[in-house]
Order: sequence, then structure tokens, then C-alpha cells
Amino acid sequence: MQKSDVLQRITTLTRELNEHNYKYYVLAQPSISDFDFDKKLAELASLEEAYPEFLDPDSPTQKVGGDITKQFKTVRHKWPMLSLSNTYSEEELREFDERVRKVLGDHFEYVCELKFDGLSISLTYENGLLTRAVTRGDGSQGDEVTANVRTIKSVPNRLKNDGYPALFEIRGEVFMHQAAFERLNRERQENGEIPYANPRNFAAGTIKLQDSAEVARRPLDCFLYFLYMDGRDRAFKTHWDSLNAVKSWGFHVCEHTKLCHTLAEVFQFIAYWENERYRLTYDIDGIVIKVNSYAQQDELGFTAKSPRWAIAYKYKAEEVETILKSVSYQVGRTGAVTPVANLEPVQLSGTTVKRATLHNANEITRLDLHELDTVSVEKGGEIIPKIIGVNMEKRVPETSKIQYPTHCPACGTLLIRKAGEAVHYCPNELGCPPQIVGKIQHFISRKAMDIEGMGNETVEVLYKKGLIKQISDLYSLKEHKDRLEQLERFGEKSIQNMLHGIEKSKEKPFPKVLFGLGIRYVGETIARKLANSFKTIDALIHATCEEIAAVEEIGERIASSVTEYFSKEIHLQQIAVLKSVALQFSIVEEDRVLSSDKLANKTFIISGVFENHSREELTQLIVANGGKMLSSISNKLNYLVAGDKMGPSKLTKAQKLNIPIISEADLIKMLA
Ligand SMILES: NC(=O)c1ccc[n+]([C@@H]2O[C@H](COP(=O)([O-])OP(=O)(O)OC[C@H]3O[C@@H](n4cnc5c(N)ncnc54)[C@H](O)[C@@H]3O)[C@@H](O)[C@H]2O)c1
Ligand SMILES: [Zn+2]
Repeated sequence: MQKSDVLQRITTLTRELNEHNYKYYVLAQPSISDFDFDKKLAELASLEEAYPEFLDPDSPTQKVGGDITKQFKTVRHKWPMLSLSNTYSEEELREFDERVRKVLGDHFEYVCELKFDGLSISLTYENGLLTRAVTRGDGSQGDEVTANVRTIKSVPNRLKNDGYPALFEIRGEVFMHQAAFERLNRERQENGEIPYANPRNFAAGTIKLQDSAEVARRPLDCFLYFLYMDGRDRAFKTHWDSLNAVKSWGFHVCEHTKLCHTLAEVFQFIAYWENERYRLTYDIDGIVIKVNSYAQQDELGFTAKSPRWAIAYKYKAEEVETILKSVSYQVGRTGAVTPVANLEPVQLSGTTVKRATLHNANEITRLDLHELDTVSVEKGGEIIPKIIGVNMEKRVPETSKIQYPTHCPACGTLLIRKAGEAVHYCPNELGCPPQIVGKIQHFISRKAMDIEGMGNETVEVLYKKGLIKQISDLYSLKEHKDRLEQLERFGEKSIQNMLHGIEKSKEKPFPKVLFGLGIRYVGETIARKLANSFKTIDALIHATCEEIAAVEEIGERIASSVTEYFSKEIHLQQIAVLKSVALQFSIVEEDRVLSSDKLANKTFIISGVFENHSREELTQLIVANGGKMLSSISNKLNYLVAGDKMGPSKLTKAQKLNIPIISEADLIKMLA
């Protein structure tokens, strides 16, 4: 390579890697695999080594990937939060061991740990209380996300036992269990929101939310694996000892951590977890190997980016080849069309894989998929396997390209794609069967109107028989009892139950109704936010895009989806019908907010996170009804309104003073 070419390549790699870092750390939506990212990074490092004159101190090889955003307070780390050097090969691990041996001689131990696939967090404890949680950021400073971390059940707000230092920092990994990921991601998808590719991205996206109540709704977990404090080396000789100590203070330390005396034992640990990792309920992407003794760690020291006394051995995501049998296209309730690859069944990471996601048309083009192609399928961090490439040598001659349909596979309408979006939609909202059925199924679902006595199958049957064509038809079903009774498998009792369930749904509060309408991107939380901000459906219908986007955490994408929904006459008609049958289209507290003195002379403190209101909303409610807010717990306090994850010191103090501790629901009842 000529020097100018080298420089060009370095520039290209640097630009690409910076872009990928941004997508990975800040957006939590990476577009390439970790393996490919690491390959590019390694290429850049070797070019910089060969041509040190081109080494930029700002190069991605010299920096810890940054997740700093403007939404949080930036906090400087007392001890830098570095990355780990990593390898995918046993060979390089042996080289690491030799480098260590050269400095330390033969007398040292390794601690082997699982490499949890989440995001690093640094926690500060003062006198046994969690006072601060900061993300890694660029390694020297990060985002302060304490309120969000307080919602994590396995992170103690107050330490148990004694014996912990007055001030220390502890680091670990925040992650999400696979089951929670799958459940929440399914919800996102159903709401028309962009799903996260894997639990890591979901956890990373969650910790950066502005709304702690929403964070609390998404169960995160946290393993701790580094202790920092002044005089640490006097208190503990080794990393292993410190792990045992922090465990006794109440921290969650992974039980699979192992002390190894030889490199052979390390390799055994790696080999064991290579297969066993599929049995864990969370994702790991490798093993971390750390020199145990603190004195020996000091001898080895650091590079600009990582410690010399530790290394990560990363597992390459498992992949297998199989044959693409066909591609089918599913139409969701919002009209989004998703391609799914049907595969010749194959064993992968301990499960049989028959289908893989293809995301959208771009993905099919990128892969240049042909019928009967031999494809490699990967199941890395992701639960749903994906196709990563086509084996061109095995392509069957004369097979044709997979063509993304131009028309809806369900109703034949010409598909549309909005500028800047990758997904195709069927615009035939009123005539496309899977959309109609999907919308009604969404409306009756547990999280929306929770209509008892009615399930997804019933909706399908009633639709096929022409009894329901839109949500509002549910409320006139009672006029068609005779036709219902003629249906197979519909006994009198079950018809009664269903009609009763439908009737009862009229009591469901406005946020549920709004969510039930199934507006694209308006999930449960967004619906609650919109309902609480605008109070009535009419106010929301008349709100401008800017007014909607001004609500906390509601972006333009959601706002324009809402205004678009209400711009359609058919939706307004539907709402009018639903109003006429007395569904709830306003926030009930509203009247009380303005008029009552029910809380006159009563004092309150609000603490923790709440299911249905933000703390600000509860404060407004109290004040508007004549109550007073206090700033600290004392004899003057009448009520402590306690939510999830309330600080334990407040609780103890309130109990000591015999102050009534009430819930959000109790407070609302006081206003009734
Ligand atoms: N796909 C992409 O676009 C993209 C972009 C940027 C980074 N990445 C991936 O992220 C990696 C770089 O991320 P990184 O700097 O966080 O490095 P890393 O993930 O390779 O290793 C360091 C991190 O491991 C974590 N860790 C997990 N378990 C641990 C344990 N037991 N002990 C200590 N640390 C533990 C810590 O958070 C630590 O910061 C790259 O190697 C790449 O694979 C991917
Ligand atoms: Zn259609």
C-alpha cells in the first residue's frame, strides 16, 4: 500500500468506527456485528502501529467508546473507567499470559469471570447509602443516572451488615434478562416501535431514559465486579478477597466467578462456558480474565485504554448454514409488513431454528437473497436468529432474486414507504383483514381495555362472520345476540360473559382507551403521558405537532403519528361513536384538581417512583386540592406517599415517627 492509500484507509476506518461507536453507545442501535466492529478496530490498530506518524491521539483505538449525552449531568470519574483489551483467539490469550509472566514471574493467579453483555456502571456509596451512579462515558467522565439505577432491585440503596468502608466506588454491569427482553421487545413491536436487537441494547437504551418510572417498569439487573476505594490495597490483598467482601455487604456478585491457578484452568473455564452459556438466563459475550493480586496489578499497569492485567476472551457468535425455503410477509396491526425467512430446520446454540428475521426490504437487498440460497444464520446476543450472509458458491443457478412485494400480501393494496423509513406499510387500514383484526385484538388486550370473556380467536371469528369491522362495533354486539347464538362454540354463558366484559370496559380510564386505539408509536407509557398532559381527547385532537412534541420524552416521530391519526375523518367518527357509548375520554382527576380543598391543612412528602403518575403530577394534584408539600420528614408531616424504590432512610424515619405511609392509590382515594 502507498502511504497516501494508508492515510486514506486510516481516515475511512476512523470515520466508520466513530460512527459505529455513536450508534452503539449513544443510540443503542448498532448496525454491524461486534465481530465486524472488532475486525475494523484491529485493522486500524495495526495500520497505526506500522505508520505511527499517522496515529491521532483522538483515534478510536486510543479512546474508550463514549456514551455521554446532553440529557444528564456529566460527572468526572475519580478512577478512570477503562475498557478491556479483547481477543477471539486462544493464541492471543497465550501471548497475554506470556506478557504477564514476563513481568510477574510464575507466581500469580487469575480470576475468571463471565463477561456480561450489558453496560458498565459505577456506583458510589457513602456511609452505606447509594449516592451516585454514573455510566462509563468516555472513561474519564460519564452521565449521572442515579435515579434510574435506584430502580434496579438488585442494586442496594442501603447496605446490609457492617464492615463496609465509609466511602467507596463499585463497578459492574447493568443488563437485562432474556425473558424480560423478549416480553418487552414484543410489546414494542406490537406498538409499532422499533424493537431492540438484543438485551444489551435494550438495557443501554433504558438506563438513558429521562423517566425513572418507565425504567422501573423494565426490569434490569446488575452484577458487580470491581471495587475502588482509598487504601484498598491495605484492606484487601486480592480482587478475589474484595469480591467476597462486597458480596457480604449485599451486592450481587456472579456465582460463576472462579479463581484459577494455571492457564490450563483458564482454558477449561472458557471451554466450559462456551456451551454452558446458553443455559444462563442472560447473555454473556465472553470471559474476563484478571490478575488476582492488587500489588501485581499495579506492577502491570495500564495502557491509555485498558488495564494490562486483564483481558477479555470473546466468543464468536455461533453461526450455521442452512437453506432458505421461502420468505413470508406478515402484516401487523399498524400495517407494517415484516419479511420472515423460512429455513430448513437447523440446530443452533442449543435450539432448533426454523425462521429468521429479515427486518425489511433493505435487508433483503443487502443480502442479495435468491430462492434456495444457502445462508448463514447467527444467533449472537439476539434471541431471534438472523441471516448474516449468503454462501455464493452454493447458489443454485437460475434461481430468481427474492422480490419484496409491491402489493400487500393480505389485501393487494399498493404498499407505501415513508421517506427515511425502512419499513413498508399497507395503507388500506380499513380494508386489510390482518390490520382490522389486529387492531381489535389490541384494543381488547390485557394492557388496553382488558375485555374479559373475549380472546384473539373470538375476534377473528366475529370478524369473519361480519359481526365486527372496527373497534366501535364491539359495543353494538349486544344487539346481535341472535346471530351470536348461531355461531359454533358460542354457548349462552360465554356470550353473556363476553357482553358483560365489553360493558365493563366502559369503566377503563382514558389512558387505557387511548392506548387501545392503537395509534402507531403510542405504547402504554406514551398513552399515559399524552392523557395526563392533555387531559381530554378533544384537547389532544386539537393539539399541534409542536404542542405534542413538547411533552417530556415525546419526539417528533410520535407527535406526527398522533396528529396524522387524528387528521383522518374515519378515526374521528370512530371516537365519536365510542364517546356516545360512554367510554372514558378524559382524565377523571381533572375536575378535582381544580376545585377541591379535600387536602386542606394536610402535609405530604412524595418519595419513590409511581405507576400511574410522575412525582410532579402527584405534587400538582396535592397542591391543587389544598395540600402542602414538606421537604423533610418531621413531626409536622401528615402523610408519606411512598412509591417503588423509596429511599430506605425515609421509610425508617417515617416509621419511627409513626407517620402514615400511603400509596399512590390511597392518595387518589382521598380525593374521591
Ligand atoms: N457493533 C458495533 O457497532 C459496536 C460499536 C462499538 C463497540 N462495539 C463492541 O463493544 C466492544 C467495545 O466495548 P467496550 O469498550 O465496552 O469493551 P468490551 O465490551 O469488549 O469490554 C469492556 C467492558 O466489559 C464489561 N464487562 C462485562 N463483564 C465484565 C467483568 N466480569 N469484568 C470486567 N468488565 C466486564 C465492562 O462493561 C467493560 O467496560 C467492542 O469490542 C465491540 O465488540 C460494537
Ligand atoms: Zn393490506
